[in-house]
Amino acid sequence: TSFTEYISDTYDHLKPRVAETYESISTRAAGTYNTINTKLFARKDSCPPVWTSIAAELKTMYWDPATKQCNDDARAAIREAFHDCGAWQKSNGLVGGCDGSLILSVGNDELLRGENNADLIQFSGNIAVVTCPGGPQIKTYIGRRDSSVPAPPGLLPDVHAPAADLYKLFQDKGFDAKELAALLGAHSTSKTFHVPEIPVGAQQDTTPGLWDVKYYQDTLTPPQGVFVLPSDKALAAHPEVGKEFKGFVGGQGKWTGDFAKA
Ligand code: HEM
Repeated sequence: TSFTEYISDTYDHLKPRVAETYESISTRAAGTYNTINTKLFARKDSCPPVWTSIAAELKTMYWDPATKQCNDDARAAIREAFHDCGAWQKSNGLVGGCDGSLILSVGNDELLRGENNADLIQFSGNIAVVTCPGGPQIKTYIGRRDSSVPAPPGLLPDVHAPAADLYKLFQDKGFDAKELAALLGAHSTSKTFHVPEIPVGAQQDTTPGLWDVKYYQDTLTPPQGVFVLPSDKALAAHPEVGKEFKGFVGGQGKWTGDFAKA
């Protein structure tokens, strides 16, 4: 993955308000460092730690104290973060991506669920992941500019598409087979409400409130009460993606690391 792809969602409009962004970019972006550096400035000490308070509030929202697991709002936030970014492909260049356009896309194939800021959508997804027991910490880059137009349709994955088409769709977004297999593991926390052949509210692994690798084994051999998405079934059997998919069975540490990287 090139540097441009790596931060494709922020590159065009780096308005970093957070010193962390500066540090990460300066260490990772050897080639492009000089050009970008001129646009950056460190966060002032006088800035209030807004993201820390937002994180605390979100963690409360995503946590179910009764079960000590993450809840439906957490699942929704994880999916939203994917959908806001997911309507992007390499050929779109430095336009679109994680730009908050999710909230503009009524009637489009992104979802409308109520948040209102590109950074907040990504931050919420990452907080939801770490709130689910077992979930890794994922660094959130800050400084996206909200889009004023919806993302183009047709760039999010169709649950009934053949595996080869889904793999191509993700390759066009810059992901390889291992990264796609790692990302699919988010279905460890998922429930299904809108897939006609699956009962409403059905789960995709035995532990939808935990961020664990049960999903991989449960997709390959579904136990009673687990309903596999047709796309997951197809990708698990795809020669390249399936090989990586099987590689995550029983590998909690490997998966969480690879998910966070992807
Ligand atoms: C081939 C790619 C993918 C397809 C076809 C797909 C499809 C779906 C479908 C059909 C649902 C159920 C929605 C419903 O009926 O309400 C779902 C749920 C979900 N997906 Fe995916 N997905 C894909 C990749 C991803 C990725 C990459 C992520 C995140 C990194 C993700 C996160 C989630 C989450 C968290 C849910 C649960 C949402 C909830 O319970 O409210 N999915 N996905």
